[in-house]
Order: sequence, then structure tokens, then C-alpha cells
Amino acid sequence: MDKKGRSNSSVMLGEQAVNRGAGGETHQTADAGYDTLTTQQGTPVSDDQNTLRQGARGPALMEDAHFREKIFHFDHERIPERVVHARGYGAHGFFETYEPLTDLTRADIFQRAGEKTPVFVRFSTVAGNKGSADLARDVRGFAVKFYTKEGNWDLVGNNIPVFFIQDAINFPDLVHSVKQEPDRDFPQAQSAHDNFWDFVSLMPESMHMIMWVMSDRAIPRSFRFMEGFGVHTFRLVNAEGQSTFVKFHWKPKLGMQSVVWNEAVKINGADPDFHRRDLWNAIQSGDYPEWELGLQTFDQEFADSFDFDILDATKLIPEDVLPVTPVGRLVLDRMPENFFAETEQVAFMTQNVVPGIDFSNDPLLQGRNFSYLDTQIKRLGGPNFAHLPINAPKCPFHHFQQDGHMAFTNPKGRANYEPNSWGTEIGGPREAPMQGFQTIAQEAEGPKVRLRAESFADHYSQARQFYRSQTSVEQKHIGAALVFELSNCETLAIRERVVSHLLNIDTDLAQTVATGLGLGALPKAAPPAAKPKMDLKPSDALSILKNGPKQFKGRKLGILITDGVDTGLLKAVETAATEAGATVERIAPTVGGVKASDGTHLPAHRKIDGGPSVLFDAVAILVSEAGVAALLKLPPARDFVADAYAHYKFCGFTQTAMPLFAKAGLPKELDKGFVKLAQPADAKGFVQACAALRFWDRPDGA
Ligand code: HEM
Repeated sequence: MDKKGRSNSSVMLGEQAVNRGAGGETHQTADAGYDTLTTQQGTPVSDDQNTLRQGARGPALMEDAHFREKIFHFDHERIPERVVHARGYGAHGFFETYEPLTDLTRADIFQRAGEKTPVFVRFSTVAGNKGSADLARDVRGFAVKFYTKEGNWDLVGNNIPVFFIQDAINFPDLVHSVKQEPDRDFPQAQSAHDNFWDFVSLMPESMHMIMWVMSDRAIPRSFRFMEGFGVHTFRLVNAEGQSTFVKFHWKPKLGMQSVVWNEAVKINGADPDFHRRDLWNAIQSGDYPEWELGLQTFDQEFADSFDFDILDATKLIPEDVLPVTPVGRLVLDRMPENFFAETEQVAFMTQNVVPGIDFSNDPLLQGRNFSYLDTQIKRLGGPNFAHLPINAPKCPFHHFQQDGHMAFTNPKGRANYEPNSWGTEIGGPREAPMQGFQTIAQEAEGPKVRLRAESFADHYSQARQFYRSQTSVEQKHIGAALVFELSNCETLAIRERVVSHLLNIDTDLAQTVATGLGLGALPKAAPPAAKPKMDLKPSDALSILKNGPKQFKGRKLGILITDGVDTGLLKAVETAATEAGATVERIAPTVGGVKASDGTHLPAHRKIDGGPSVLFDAVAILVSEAGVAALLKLPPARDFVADAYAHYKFCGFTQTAMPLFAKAGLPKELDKGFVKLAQPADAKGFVQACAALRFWDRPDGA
């Protein structure tokens, strides 16, 4: 008992020595190198387990300032989630410039070879709420904040180079339509419902984007394996004030990769945090993901000769028409210390450009330039969100903006206005006519009108080009995705309306979807606003599979083991995989591990129920005869194999695995995606085969 009548006995909870209070509650005290717990005011706290009360069993007292402060703060922990892109995950890193781009731009970041600029990147899904699952079929945000020496430049892009709509005035309607339906508040994080398809089928300009969103681009395997795009046409402006149009591209060094839909559905159950865990694990283990920044630059002459309007965000410029030139690399090498302070409070804004980078008249971009500042004020609670460390520039900054909620970097001294005559000591900052940001002096005249340019009216040609640029596997996935989504629409007229658009894109696709939906007859093609160009050349760069990475680096191998596993073989497979730059996890009937053939104990990473094969890029089944007999009784073990097969995965196996394959319904004649591991020397060949990532020749895959 201490002098206040409190018991203070010391007990061991596992390996933790703690103090036990009179009521049996746990106390940990600030001895042995721990900081002292304090209130927000810095007052040391003596007891964080008991409210102040009148006697041990009496009422709580209002006087308990520590209790009130703790609960008040907890009550206010949430801020509004982003109105779109609510679920996201960020990381710090740097951008390294390859060569000076002085001809093109005066942007400080592009003036010196080898210049390293700190960045913060946030990846996101668009439609789902903050707590939704990572593998939703959705666009992924790819937002980059460059902390340059002349201010913050935000490149707020997506993993898809085009957008649903052409004019920002439609954005609230687009977002309302895709989010939960307002009467029932579902479905969450998916576009497979009437409102979305109703809206887009009445907005044919969305059809190109629809092709992308129904493709595997919308179910990436990892943030690390996806491209990014600035989407709009921007401008680069050099020191002479000459402007060049530009489109920004991010290309992942590890290559692109997506999952298949049946896999996505299962990953969402097995690990809703699949993408964030992947990024966390990669960065924490020192396997830093990298992208190259590429530019497509062009002048007015090219813009005038191009088939489509370069101000139309539903169109792209194919790489075959205008190649992408790499100008630097982005490396993500540090996770935030605190998710909320950094990833949640980061405020990206398209209007954050720096001298040397400017906007085009793209009406979507122009509208975004209003929206982001506006939304940050609401979401972050006032005008001083730029004071937060994650949003503040890392270069010197001086201005006369002051006060407001949570101001903590107000200008110092007497002068808080300009012009003033207070001199250099206290007069504060002044304009920099030459160095400062200057908007390109573009001529503009004409009547004030609410009018869309006729050059925006072609809605189908690039949708067709995208579809026809895909491999047959990818085309099949697009068809299946459309059938899945539209099958979830209750209204027949909406399903038919979508097919009426598909008829303007590709008749085979329209027929596949109509058949998949069980439509009796094809509807009439929708009347196009402008005659589609049927002869645009397919572009290989639009396909994921035509650009296969042909490497297993950065990927993950799951090895199912049992008691009696051959240690030599297991080690050989693990070594071959890690030498190829992959990571390995062992899955076993219990997480405690297995007893190997040579008697050694081998720990496991996951129990079979928690380690389904959907979490891995390839699998190996290394089991003993006795071990496999036990696995036959475990449904997750059968699913492990059946799913790996259905998802076209490469599978290394010992002959002893055959009964499990039979139980899982695999064909007797295994295809070449199954690689027998009879001896350690076979491991290398298996891992080499895995570099193809999927064995697509499997006819009965998902
Ligand atoms: C090319 C079209 C677009 C792209 C690529 C895009 C991209 C993004 C990205 C990546 C984010 C998430 C930023 C983050 O991680 O914090 C975001 C958020 C947001 N976007 Fe867009 N967006 C587009 C169109 C629009 C339009 C047209 C509007 C409105 C007119 C808009 C309004 C917003 C808003 C309000 C947020 C939430 C920002 C926040 O709360 O921090 N976006 N957008």
C-alpha cells in the first residue's frame, strides 16, 4: 500500500513486469528510462488508470482535469475524410533529376543533373470510404508533392491517363453516382450499381475511361507495380517565357502487374490492407520502390495536327505517336512516422505549381484548381493547413498572411502589410518580378458562353483503340468486368444502354457483354455525337501484359510446408527466390511452424487459414506424405491449391503434393505452370519460370 491507500504489488504479465493496483488494474511507471506521462499542459500524471472519484466506489469528480482533457481530445480525434480518395497510403522519398531541362522549363527542380528533391506521395482509391478494402475495382490516386527550392509542386495524378468527364462542373454528379446510393448507403467502394452505370451511360464521354476502369488497371497487384499520369495537358515554361505543352507519366521500375478479379474479391477478405501492407513491407525492408518520370512534350503545331483536343481529359496521346522521355526518378524510401499527421493531413492541390510549370485551359483542370483549396479548408479545419509540417514548403517562405485557427507561424515584427516603408529590418518580404511565378500570357478572347468545343465530341475512338490494344486475355477480363458490374444493376434499361455504347467501341465486346448479361437481342448502337474513327492504330503501351516485367523481383512467393518438409529443398527454393529479389513466406498448418525432415524446427509466417494463395504471386507446395494426408482434411489447404490454379499462378511442387491437387480438383495432366521440385537443383528453374508472373495458357482459369 502506498500512502494514499493504493496497493502497488509487482507482477509478471508474460515477460512484462507491471504494477498491480488495488482493483487488479495494470500500472506501468516511468522508471528505467521511460519518459514521464504528462497532460497537454506538461503536468506529470500520477495515475492514468483511475478517474478521480469520491471514495473507491463513489462518483467521478468533475475536478479531474486529466480525465476531461484525455476524453475531450479523444472525442475530437476524427476529421472529415476526403470527399473522394478517402482511403490512401503515403510515403516519403526523393525525386532525382537526370539532366537539366533548361530549354523546356525554368522550374528549379529541372535545372541541375542529380538534383534530389524531397517528395511525399499518397496513393489512394477513389470511391471507397476510409476503411474500405484495398482491392476495390477503382481508379488509384497517385499524388506527388515535390518540395522544390521554389515552392511546393503538386502533381495530383491517377494510375489511369484519362478521366470520366471533360468539365469539372460534372464532378459532383460523377462522384455522387459512384459512391453509395444515398437512400441505402451501399454499395461501398464499388461501381457495380445502378446509379453509376445510369450516369456514365448518359455521359458517353466517359466511355474511354470506362474501358480503363473495367480493365486490369483498376485492380493493381501493388502500388509499386502501377503507372501514374498527370492526365491533363500542362505547360512547361522556360526562362525566355516560351511554353511547351506537356503530359506527365510515372513508369514503375518493377513493371506493371495486376491481379485477376476473382483474386481481388478474395484478397479483400483475406487482407483488406493488401496494398498498404505491401508498400509498408517493401519500404521497411529496404526494397525501395522506384518510378521514372517521363514527359511527352509538344508544341501548338502538334496540338493542331492531333486527332483530338489536347484540352480534353478523356483523351490521351499514344506513346507511339509521341514517345515518353524519362527525365528523372522517384524513390520512396521512408514511411511516415505517424499516419494521421502526414498521410491524412497532407493536402494536395493542383494549383500548387512553381515558376516554370503552368496550366492549360483544360476545363477539368481549371475546375480542380478551385476545388482542392476549398476542400482542404473544410477538411483540415481552417486556412492554416499549410503550417502543418507535411504541407509546409521546405524552402524559405515569407508572406503577410496571418491569424486564423491554429496559426503557429505568423509573420514576426511590426509590418503585416505591403507596400510599407519600414525598411529591410522589419519591412518584410517584397515582390520578385523576374524570379516570381508568371502565368503564361496567352491571348484569350471570345464571348462568355456555356459551350463545349465540338473538338470534344468524339467519345468512342480512343475507347476502341484502348480495347484493341489489349491482349486477348486482357480483352476477356474487360468483357467479364462489364458483365459482372452490369449484372449488379437492377435496371434492364441501364444494362442495355451500356451495351448500346459498346457497339460503337467493338461489336465483339458488345456481343460478349450482351450474351453474358443474357440480353435477348442487341440494342441499337447509341447515336454518336461525332463519327468514331475505326482505324486508330493499336498501341502496345496501353496493355499491361504486352509490357510484362519478365522479372520476379519485388514479388512474393508463398511456400506451403508441413512436418517432414525436405529442408534442403525448402532452403534451395527460398534462396533462389530471394536471389531473384523476391520475398518468401512459409505457410503451415500452425503458425508455430513444422518439424522438418532433418528434425529441425522451422517457424512459419502464417497459418494456412490466414495465408491463402491469393496473397502471393507464385506458390510452392513442399509437403511430406504424412503432411499432405493432414492437409487433405483442411479446406483452406484445398483452396490454396485450387485458387493458385484458377489464378494462373506458377506452382512448384513435390510429387507428394499430388493427393492435394486431386482433392482440389486439378486436372491429372498438369500444365507447364506447374514445375516439379524433385531436388534442390530444380529451384532455380522454378523461380525463373515465375518471372512470367502468370501462366495464362490455362484454359479453365478464373
Ligand atoms: C484528372 C482528373 C482528376 C484526377 C487525376 C484527380 C486526382 C485526385 C487525387 C490523386 C486525389 C487524392 C489526393 C490525396 O491523396 O490526398 C484527389 C482528391 C480530390 N479530388 Fe481529384 N482528381 C481529378 C478530378 C477532380 C475534379 C474534377 C475535382 C473537382 C472539381 C476533384 C476534386 C477532388 C477533391 C475535392 C479531392 C479531395 C482532396 C482532399 O480532401 O485532400 N478531383 N483527386
